[in-house]
Amino acid sequence: MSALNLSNVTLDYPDGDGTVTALDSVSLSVDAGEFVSLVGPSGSGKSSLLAVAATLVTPTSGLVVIDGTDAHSLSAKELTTLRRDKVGIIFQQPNLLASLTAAEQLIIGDHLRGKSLRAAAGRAAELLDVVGLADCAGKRPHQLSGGQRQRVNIARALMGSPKVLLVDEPTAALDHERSESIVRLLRQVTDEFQVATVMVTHDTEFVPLTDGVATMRDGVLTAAVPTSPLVPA
Ligand SMILES: Nc1ncnc2c1ncn2[C@@H]1O[C@H](COP(=O)(O)OP(=O)(O)OP(=O)(O)O)[C@@H](O)[C@H]1O
Repeated sequence: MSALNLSNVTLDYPDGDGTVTALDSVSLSVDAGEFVSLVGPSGSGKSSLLAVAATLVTPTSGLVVIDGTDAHSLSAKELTTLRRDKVGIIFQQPNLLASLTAAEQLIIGDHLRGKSLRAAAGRAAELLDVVGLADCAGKRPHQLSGGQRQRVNIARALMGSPKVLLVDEPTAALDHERSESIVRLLRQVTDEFQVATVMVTHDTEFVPLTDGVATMRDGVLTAAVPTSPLVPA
């Protein structure tokens, strides 16, 4: 069973008197531990696909199934719970809170989810270690580099142990070296935590670090084709 399954998803937005079709019968299936790149020109529908997969936007038609649950069958409250428990979202800009330390950025969400502070702090320490920031737990965003902030962002998205990780242009604000290390980190966490990861990217250079590349054009998705084998680190 795929962790993420989009089947014949169409998304129309109102546009003046008519509609614009952002997604046109899109089907995509991503397994646990699979890392798929999503490429395509500006305006082709990549962000729309992520928004639908994140259950933030309801498609006009088609099925969105996350870890075996059909999102359409759920009430708004159940959908919020599904999103919270199963989906991690990583945006281009980390959107960290200026006054909080790296550890606190992670802890606050889990604590709001009802976890004890102690359990959340333990998990945060574990994840900061995984992303290579064990020494930075007490630092605030302005004391971290752009790459380190993106690492905090990734660790934060993993706090709820999601099944699906949706990543929108994670390297857009980073130089080449940091970009590569971020994509390698996404590869590592995809393998280690067996999440199904979809990454929108303009950096086709790093696509070989992922398992497959799907291309979006005018709302139409071509099926993910396998990439060449991984380049060793
Ligand atoms: N909220 C909205 N209302 C109306 N039209 C929208 C909305 N969001 C996106 N669109 C339209 O849907 C189409 C797909 O947009 P989308 O943002 O998904 O593309 P994209 O590939 O992510 O682009 P980019 O790479 O520039 O972020 C475009 O024609 C866009 O103008």
